[in-house]
Amino acid sequence: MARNKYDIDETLQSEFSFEQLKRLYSYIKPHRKDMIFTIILMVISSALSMFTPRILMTIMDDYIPNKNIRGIVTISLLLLLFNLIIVVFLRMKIHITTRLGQNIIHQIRSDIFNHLQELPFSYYDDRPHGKIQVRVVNYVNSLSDLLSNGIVNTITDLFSLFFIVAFMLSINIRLSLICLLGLPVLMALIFIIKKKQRVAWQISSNKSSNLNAYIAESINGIRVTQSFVREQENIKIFNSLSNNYSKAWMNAVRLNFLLWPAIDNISTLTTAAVYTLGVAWIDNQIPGITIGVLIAFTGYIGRFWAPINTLASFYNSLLTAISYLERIMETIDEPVLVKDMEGAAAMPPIKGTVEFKDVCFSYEDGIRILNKVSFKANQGESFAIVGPTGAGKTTIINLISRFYNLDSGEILIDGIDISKATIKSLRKQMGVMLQDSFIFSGTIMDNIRYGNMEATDEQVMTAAKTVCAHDFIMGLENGYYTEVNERGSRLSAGQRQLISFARALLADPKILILDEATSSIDTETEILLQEGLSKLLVGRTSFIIAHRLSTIKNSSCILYVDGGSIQEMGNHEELMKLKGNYHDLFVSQYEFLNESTK
Ligand SMILES: Nc1ncnc2c1ncn2[C@@H]1O[C@H](COP(=O)(O)OP(=O)(O)OP(=O)(O)O)[C@@H](O)[C@H]1O
Repeated sequence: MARNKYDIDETLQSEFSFEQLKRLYSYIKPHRKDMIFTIILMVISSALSMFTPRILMTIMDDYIPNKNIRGIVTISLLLLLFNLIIVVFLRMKIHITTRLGQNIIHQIRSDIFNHLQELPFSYYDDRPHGKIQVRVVNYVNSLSDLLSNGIVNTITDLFSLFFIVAFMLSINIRLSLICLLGLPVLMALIFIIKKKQRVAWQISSNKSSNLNAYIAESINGIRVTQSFVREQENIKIFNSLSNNYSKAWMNAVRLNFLLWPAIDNISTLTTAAVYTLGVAWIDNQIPGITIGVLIAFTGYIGRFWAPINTLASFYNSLLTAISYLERIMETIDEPVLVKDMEGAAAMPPIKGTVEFKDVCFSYEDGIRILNKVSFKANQGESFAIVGPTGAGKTTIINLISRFYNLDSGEILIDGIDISKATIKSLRKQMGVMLQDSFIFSGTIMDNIRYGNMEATDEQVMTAAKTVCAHDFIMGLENGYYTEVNERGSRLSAGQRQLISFARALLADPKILILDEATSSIDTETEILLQEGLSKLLVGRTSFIIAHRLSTIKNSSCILYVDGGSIQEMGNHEELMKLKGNYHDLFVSQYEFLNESTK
């Protein structure tokens, strides 16, 4: 998929098919007993309510002319009982369907979230995170009404319709046929607007997704926005996206509004026809048509169009829900491109030899980022990766953890091709510190323990001490139990780096990967940290990306990467002797430092 942005509508990977409704049914299936029970309650209620016009007919045509007071009282009590049962059943239905709808929603939401945990980096690279979020929260919520009330009401209404037609036919066939004449007209109308409506709801869901993506991006970038006084620009973009959404929504709803007046008009016309013809037939003394029949019949006509109205509105909400369901299912079906191959075995305990053999890689088709990268790091060696911005350094280390699939070539750890090992067993044995020192909301202790959930408090503290984070942590109001916000906004950039550094160490990994681990740390702390680290690195293979070359001078091997391939490889002395790019870079940094300290 091409990169998506807040102002680009997402195209659906696969169109809606009824298979997706079947999949929706698979979520409903575990609750079908509750659903059937509720439907039975509703069908009984609907059947009971159907007796009212019929009973009124008997009162009008029989009990009143015959002054049968006893009969009227008995029947009124019966009607009261029916109403009581209907109210109790309705309450039970509301209770069951609300619980049931929420259970199903929870299950769908968990499935998306669980799947998102598995999806590779490339999935997140390709789309704004706000668009992912809107699927998990808003779109799933939009299914709530359909799942809780929609299905039960629809089935109940279908039964009601069946009862009503049966009662109408039992009273008078001629009048029933007049009433049913309106149905084909309605069907034709639904058929005409169906397609337009579906497209309109798809467009509306796209626009809401764009708006969400922009809101999420603006909140994440609020500091930059305010620093560059871009608030007005942002408000303009927001207004335009919000207007687009409003328009799309109005368009979709406008189509919905076509249906209800149409139903109203058809029902009014058929009712008028029943009255006119009914009165004429009474006048003409057509057998079987009495005042009572006409009164009962008009009672049924009112009831006949009510379920049709709800069925039509269910149909509308189904079309809306389908446009959301498509997106939800698309996310659940998103292929996990980086996954265990068939028959993959767990990675045995890693010793630490890492070998790249002619590794080629691209993030996007046709744009090669790494070109035939080959090197071998032996157990316990520290490899530094240096080079200009955008050279491919981070990409190289991301591949060691198998965050992406290779285009070609192999990466071997202890001689085992990592694409043949299970991903979990591989990543569990690595300590990775990414460029983005992400801090989760929770305590400092929780954040470090993220690297190894089984670690004791003492182990967490030892890791923090090794990276010189202990002192600043103890200086916080609650030490290791100080609560930090998501992204660690109350910590300095250097402090965040130290915490994620400790997190990477905690797993006691045989392979340690550090991407710009110390770029925001002051020189004094860095020197201390280097000392701790050099002891810690003994026996571990490490890959360190650093722009400050002073920090990697002592590495066993330095890879100078540029343009996606290794240009120079050797230790500091060898590369200096070579007088190539590394030499020039080192000399320029050295001169720069000298200049700035003069
Ligand atoms: N997720 C991505 N999707 C597409 N292209 C990417 C992605 N990440 C990086 N790139 C591109 O790949 C190239 C190498 O990026 P990489 O992050 O590996 O560089 P780097 O050497 O680590 O740079 P820096 O020193 O700035 O961190 C760059 O041209 C970059 O634009």
